[in-house]
Amino acid sequence: MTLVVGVAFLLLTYLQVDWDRREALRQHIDDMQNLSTALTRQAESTIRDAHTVAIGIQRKLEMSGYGAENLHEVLEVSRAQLVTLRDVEGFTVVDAEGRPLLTTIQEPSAAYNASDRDYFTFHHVTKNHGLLIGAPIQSRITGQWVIPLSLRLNDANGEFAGVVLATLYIQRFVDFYQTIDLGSEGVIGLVNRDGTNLARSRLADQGYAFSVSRSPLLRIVNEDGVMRGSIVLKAMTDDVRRIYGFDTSAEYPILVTAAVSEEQAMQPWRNRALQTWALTGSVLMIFMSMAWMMWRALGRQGRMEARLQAMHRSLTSANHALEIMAGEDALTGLANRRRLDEMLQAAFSSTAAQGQSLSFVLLDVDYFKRFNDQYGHPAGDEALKQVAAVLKRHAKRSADTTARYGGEELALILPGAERAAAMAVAEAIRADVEALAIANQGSPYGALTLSIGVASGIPGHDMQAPADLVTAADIALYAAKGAGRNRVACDENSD
Ligand SMILES: Nc1nc2c(ncn2[C@@H]2O[C@H](COP(=O)(O)OP(=O)(O)OP(=O)(O)O)[C@@H](O)[C@H]2O)c(=O)[nH]1
Repeated sequence: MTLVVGVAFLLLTYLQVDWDRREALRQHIDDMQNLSTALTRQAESTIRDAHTVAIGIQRKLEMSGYGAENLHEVLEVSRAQLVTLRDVEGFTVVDAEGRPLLTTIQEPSAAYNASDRDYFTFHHVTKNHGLLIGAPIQSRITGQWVIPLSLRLNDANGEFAGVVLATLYIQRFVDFYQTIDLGSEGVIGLVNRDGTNLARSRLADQGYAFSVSRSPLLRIVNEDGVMRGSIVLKAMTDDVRRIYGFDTSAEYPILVTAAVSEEQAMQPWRNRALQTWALTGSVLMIFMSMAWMMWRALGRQGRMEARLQAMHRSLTSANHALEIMAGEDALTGLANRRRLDEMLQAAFSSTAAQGQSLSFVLLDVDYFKRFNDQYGHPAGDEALKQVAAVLKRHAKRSADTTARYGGEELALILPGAERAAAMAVAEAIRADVEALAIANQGSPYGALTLSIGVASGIPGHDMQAPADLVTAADIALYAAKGAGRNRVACDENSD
């Protein structure tokens, strides 16, 4: 039982701790997903602002040509728009050879050439007119790390005429991401869907330019088409296991991931779990030690009871042995059955020798069971003692013996008494007991009464053994009972 309670308690604690862990994890997942959604919208908005201006430049140049006046006009308009675009480093236009046509940043050196840049090569070979978000580069004009956003420029024949380039400060993203507290191992990343890292709140060992294209996170985005979600995994960049939330842009091929270290995020839960287990452990220990103490106490009590019972048994048998040795019945003080048999044998022999009559009187309390049932056994004992006292009073001669024959049956040996005398004694005893008026509701007489059987005869003549006399008295007693109780019957008229 104790074990079952203990195991149930442990199981409940485990379920509670596990539920708490899942709740804590779910909360972190929700937080990371919401954060990544907000940051994706922010990145989208920054890119859109720069994209809008770059499209304006592209259209204007393609429509109005690459003349000096037009270039000047485009430069002025771009500069004016740049004032409100705080995250944009600037706008630059290069020709089909990669030489600068205009830039809002500052006058580039004469050697400036962008023809070796990836975005330049891309637009050169690809007719795609859309926006290209390139891998981070270090600006050749300012030395700043930037994200290049580029558009192809066509000439009037649709041939490659150069590139419009908008550059975004990576540091601005980094600064913004670092204002969000995700713990010392937390990380926010702006990533191109091809795996190119664009901006990260923590600088990875590989610097700015690295790819996470093999990340399981990108796999579920690009292969399974999950646009927003969460994942718990070990980062490829620093081997830290994190809870990631991510959201992709519907407008641009980018996504933002927000992540907290699982170890740090789950620390409060771990502390709670530790406390819960400690509490459970203490309660269990108290419970177990109480159960053990109770078990010991019960064992002690059980052993004590067994010892008492054994003592009681040996005392009872010792008393019984003493009683037999004393030849006296402990309750009534009359001779016991053993002594009765001896005395009867002795009386039988002596009266036989003298040719005298021997009478045996057997007395039985009427409805004694009902008496016990109604008044209780101790009252029954008391009543038996009173009946025995009456019996003793009527054993007037020294040879007369009074005895307890067994249970509620008493006996009287009257050596030398003939039937009539014995009957008279028996009747006197019956009358005296009735006169005691010991109430017995269970009897039709309303009082405790006796039925008495008397047997008489000359031993060796009328009977051969004491047992014959006892049997005759018993039969007479049976007749008295049958005749209605509270009466005396003798062996002569009993059959
Ligand atoms: N209190 C007490 N009762 C005893 C003692 N010895 C025997 N008895 C009870 O005496 C009753 C005898 O019941 P029965 O043999 O049915 O006889 P009865 O109820 O007297 O009915 P009849 O003899 O037919 O009138 C039993 O309930 C015994 O328990 C004793 O020493 N003390």
